[in-house]
Amino acid sequence: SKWIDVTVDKNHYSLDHFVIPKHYEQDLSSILIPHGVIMDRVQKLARLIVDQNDGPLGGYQYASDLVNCIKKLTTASGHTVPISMEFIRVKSYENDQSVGVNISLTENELKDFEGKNILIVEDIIDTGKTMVALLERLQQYKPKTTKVTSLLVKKTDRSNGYIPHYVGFAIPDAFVVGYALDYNEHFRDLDHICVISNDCGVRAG
Ligand SMILES: Oc1ncnc2c1N=NC2
Ligand SMILES: [Mg+2]
Repeated sequence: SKWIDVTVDKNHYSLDHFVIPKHYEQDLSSILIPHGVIMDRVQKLARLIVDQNDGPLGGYQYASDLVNCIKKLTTASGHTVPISMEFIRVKSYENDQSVGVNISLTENELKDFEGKNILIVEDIIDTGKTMVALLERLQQYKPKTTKVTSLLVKKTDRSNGYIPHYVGFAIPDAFVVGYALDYNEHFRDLDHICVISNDCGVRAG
């Protein structure tokens, strides 16, 4: 299938089997996806993206690892893929009429998307609400193509059903941290994607 399906019972590794920063040991219950597996999957996603896009191509850990892989690859016709990156912050807001997004780009930067091939790189898709609102907003600027890749997609009934073009792993509806996924800015320096332990006071999902 198009992504690696991860379930807690099938895919969790004991914390004893990998290196975990000491200061996080009490906060984690298991490792869901070890860093090495993430990196190998990112390499495959880069290969798929390069094979399926001929033009130039934007979560910072996944984004930077993905771009580093893409830079090493050439297309079937032997060309490298020129890439310019914009790190954007997107906040979705909801009022009674619609869901909108605030994008941390100026109008001029957005106008620059016209005629371009856009690749949106996300670390995790949860409800899909923000991504759908962002895609609608970006259409106003007439990009040539808009594709989305997300390292993780959560299997949750809160989802609006949105599925990106390139997905790394489909994960259970649990709160995960690591590989730049944070909980209140913690865990950004954790390489593996882990399930947070219950006594860490996080509501699941
Ligand atoms: O599991 C998660 N972990 C970190 N950040 C987010 C998550 N789901 N939506 C945002
Ligand atoms: Mg994100």
